[in-house]
Amino acid sequence: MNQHLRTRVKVCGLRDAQTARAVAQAGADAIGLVFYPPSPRHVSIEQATEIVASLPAFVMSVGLFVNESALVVSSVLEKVPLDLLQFHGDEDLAYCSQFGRPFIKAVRVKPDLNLLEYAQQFVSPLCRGLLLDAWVDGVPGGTGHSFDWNGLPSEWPLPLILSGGLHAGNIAQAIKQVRPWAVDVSSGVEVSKGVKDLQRVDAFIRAVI
Ligand SMILES: O=C(O)c1ccccc1N[C@@H]1O[C@H](COP(=O)(O)O)[C@@H](O)[C@H]1O
Repeated sequence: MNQHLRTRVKVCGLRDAQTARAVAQAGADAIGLVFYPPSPRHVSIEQATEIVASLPAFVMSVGLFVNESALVVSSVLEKVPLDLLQFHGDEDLAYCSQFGRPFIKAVRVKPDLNLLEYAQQFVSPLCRGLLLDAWVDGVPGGTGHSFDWNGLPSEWPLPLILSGGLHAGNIAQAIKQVRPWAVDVSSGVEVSKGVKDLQRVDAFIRAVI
């Protein structure tokens, strides 16, 4: 059960400092930087460094990786002062923990997957949350697709982060139903893939309860 006053919000897929700052000013608790080259939201180390440097205090920067080589993750970490890592592929606990940094683990929801068993294997000092996203064949995330929120467990062994096809029109219902610790949005606050719309960001954050 979600007992805090307000659900935390992460807005993912920021690509420039000005938009990132505006998203922070709109009330986001965290912004996501996509280090997954096939994504239209992918950022270079230079872009990421500039974005992170533009953030006000108490707004977290989250670096998103998908089945990336440890060497690449380490080289990003050497240059970009990220607060949290988000592993959005098939990474296991040993892989995620090797960087010695706090992380969240994403899992794409499928009917045959036991989500509680999946969550349990990540319970460890560095894992700070489990993120649920929609399963879409061949695409690891950022699809704008949601999944069926019915029948999800009401108690989780890790702080729960809900994502997948969220937008201003469905976020209040999603929070009522799932009671997550935080929500994560990308497509639902964009005009086109990788281009954020500040009015949609504002509407989304205002709709979060
Ligand atoms: O944003 C991306 O391009 C992306 C690429 C690969 C893996 C994850 C990605 N984003 C994450 O996907 C979910 C859902 O996003 P959406 O709101 O449905 O577009 C979210 O956690 C993003 O952080």
